[in-house]
Amino acid sequence: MSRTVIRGGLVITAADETHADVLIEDGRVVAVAAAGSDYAQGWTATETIDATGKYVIPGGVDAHTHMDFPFGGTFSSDTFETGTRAAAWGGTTTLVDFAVQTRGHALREGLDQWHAKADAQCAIDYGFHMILSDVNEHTLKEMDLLVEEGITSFKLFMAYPGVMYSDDGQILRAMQRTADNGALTMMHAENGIAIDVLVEQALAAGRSDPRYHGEVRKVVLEAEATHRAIQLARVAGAPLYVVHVSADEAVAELAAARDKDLPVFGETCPQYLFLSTDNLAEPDFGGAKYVCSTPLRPREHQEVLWRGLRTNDLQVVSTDHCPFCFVGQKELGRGDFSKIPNGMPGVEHRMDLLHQAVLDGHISRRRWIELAAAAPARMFGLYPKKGTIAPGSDADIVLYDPTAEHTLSVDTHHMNVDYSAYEGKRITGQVETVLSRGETVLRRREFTGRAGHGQYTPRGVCQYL
Ligand SMILES: NC(=O)NCCC(=O)O
Ligand SMILES: [Zn+2]
Ligand SMILES: [Zn+2]
Repeated sequence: MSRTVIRGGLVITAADETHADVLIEDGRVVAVAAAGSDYAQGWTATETIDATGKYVIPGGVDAHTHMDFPFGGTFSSDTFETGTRAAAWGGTTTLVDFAVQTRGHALREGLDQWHAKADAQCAIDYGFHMILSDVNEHTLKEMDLLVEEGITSFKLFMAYPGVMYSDDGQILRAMQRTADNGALTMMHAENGIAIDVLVEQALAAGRSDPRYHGEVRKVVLEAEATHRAIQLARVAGAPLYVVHVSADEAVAELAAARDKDLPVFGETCPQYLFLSTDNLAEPDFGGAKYVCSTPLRPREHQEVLWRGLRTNDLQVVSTDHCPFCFVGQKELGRGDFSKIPNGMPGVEHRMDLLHQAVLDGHISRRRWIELAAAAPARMFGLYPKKGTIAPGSDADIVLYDPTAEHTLSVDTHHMNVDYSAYEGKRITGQVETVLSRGETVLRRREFTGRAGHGQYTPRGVCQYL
């Protein structure tokens, strides 16, 4: 039997902050007790980790990643091996990635492909959502089977006509199915039909630079789609989780729905909190690095997103990690912004950026842990196995140094992508040591993990319902 004790740190969960010692046996937390108490002093262990001066926090749960994801004729540049390793470096110990149904093919086929991509490759634990690209009678039946296998959330797209887009009828049918099988609908809420008209008009007028990606994907088209998704979910009697919320008016739609006690939830991502249309306007095609959908918005939206995170109108911060190298991938859209693969890297930086937000006064320390670990675990049926430090939980634990200073850069990150979206950003606070089910995968900033340690983790249903 392996026994590890973490002594002397400040244990922070979404509910509590206490100076406590943590006892781990065979990969699970078995006890948390006041630091230095007689009880904790009596613990014997094969390994003792000194956490004096450190935060002891649950490993992050990133509920929105795209490893090896097909988009615009290419694939996102992190594999499950490189992406989960980078996640571990950044203090994330669980991720939920999106398996993709290809049009004309079964969900099962897409899910099998994703298992094959991830199997024996991951440094940390992982689960899957399923992207529905083709809602039909067969797909709807398959959804029930997937729920039984722990795929309890399905993403639908109101954007990307002809690729992953679903029309309102398909969306309603899929939502009705989730009302019966207990799954959660995740929505990419943008009016893709209207956006495609604006794309065509922009290109015809010679507006081809990356910044036009942001201009055609208008705030009102995100807000309209968010509103429509909420109404369709009401008709279906189903819960709804809106992914990558970027716009103030979309937050207002979510807030209005929640004020009516509707089971509607929202996620935002660090790129919308820290970056803006200024980045999309960077010269020499540099804006392409920041092309993602929903798009980056003018700076004023950031304060509304932060407020939403404080008031719980937004519940989760995920990364939507979907990296494409600048050279050879983002460059596919030189001369036509609509051909720039959509997505940005970030899986490594979420915990740090949110800790910086604590220091900058946007959120509290406990809210940091809630947004990055506890809430995504609850939202996607993983709590309390993941997302907290409590007896019975997996020992997915991060020792975080709140005073270490560092600079985010392509030269030091571990993601497989040739630029950093946060190049030069100074951060106070850094992940020092990471345990995944009790195994040390990062020890004092040296990677000690291995591909294949991470296990597929079937999920239960949303725990907010
Ligand atoms: N977000 C993004 O631009 N790319 C990934 C696919 C998606 O989440 O819509
Ligand atoms: Zn999306
Ligand atoms: Zn995404």
